[in-house]
Amino acid sequence: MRTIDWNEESNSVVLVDQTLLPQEYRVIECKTLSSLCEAIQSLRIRGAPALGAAGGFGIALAASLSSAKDIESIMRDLKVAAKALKSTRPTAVNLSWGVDRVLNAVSDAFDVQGIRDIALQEARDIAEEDVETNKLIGKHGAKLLKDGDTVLTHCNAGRLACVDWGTALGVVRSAIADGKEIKVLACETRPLNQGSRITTWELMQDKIPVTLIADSMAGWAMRQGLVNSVLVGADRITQDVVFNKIGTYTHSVLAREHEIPFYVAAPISTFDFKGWEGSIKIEMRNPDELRFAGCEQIAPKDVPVYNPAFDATPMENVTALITERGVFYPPILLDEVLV
Ligand SMILES: CSC[C@H]1O[C@H](OP(=O)(O)O)[C@H](O)[C@@H]1O
Repeated sequence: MRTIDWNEESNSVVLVDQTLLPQEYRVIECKTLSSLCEAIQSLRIRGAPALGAAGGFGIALAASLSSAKDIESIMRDLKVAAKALKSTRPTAVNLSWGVDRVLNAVSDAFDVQGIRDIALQEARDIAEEDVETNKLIGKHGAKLLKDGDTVLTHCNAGRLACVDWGTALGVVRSAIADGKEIKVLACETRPLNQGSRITTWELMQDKIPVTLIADSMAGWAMRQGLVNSVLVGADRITQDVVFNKIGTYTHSVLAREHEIPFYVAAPISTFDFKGWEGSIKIEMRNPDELRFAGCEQIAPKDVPVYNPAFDATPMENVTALITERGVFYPPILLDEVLV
């Protein structure tokens, strides 16, 4: 089962509910746009490339559900759906990229059914391409890892952050497929613990050696010589910074201090050629994500909380950007990546 897909029988979006991992692996169906938007906002589906596919399938779902009888009416419905999908999570560029790619694809349709068919096909193409893209990212990135390396990861940039294979963990998978022994030091990634809940689960499923550490242990692990490189995903890459899960910037500063390579693995669809650090909204999430661990209260209910979901790592802290088009060494001109 891929992380997200289309169910032909029920004309719905099916996805792995990642909020239940590692205790339960459950596939849920989103038959309405509101249920898909809730799934995105609650991180049942999460990860930049997976959000790109969710954006595309969201437009296909809206087209399938629309009762419009003419092109003007269904396009109005799709624009409302696009706004709702984009408003769920602002930082990862892939979500709006997936929505806009399907909206653009349907603009040439001749009738309502044509719009429905093209929307679904384009959404499926996004999903298929993501898997191929990740395999290419893996192929290029694997060359940067040496046999016996230990890679420190943050959050989850594996197959559950994508349609399949993964970006950062895709590089690990590809290096292992090339015959290299690679170990992973997975940071738990407070407050939602994508690392301890999802990355460790995903790697243990594949029998890839993984050790869990608290985020605060990363620096000491580097100083102890336990880390050969840091390898993370990305939610948006601009000319000057890499937006990724909160805590990534800290790892980049520590890696620089310890002269450890800091690699970012991401598809070209994560590049934002118009943005820069100050122009992108950082998603601020519910303060209770820090006051509670699951149902257990771990802080005073009324303690003020600062809970940004992402940070921005300056390009000067990045050793290399690993994409499906090859490895790029900053400083780069973003249009180098496009050619
Ligand atoms: C392969 S990109 C994954 C990227 O997305 C994660 O954020 P979230 O779990 O909030 O969707 C995190 O930033 C990962 O690096």
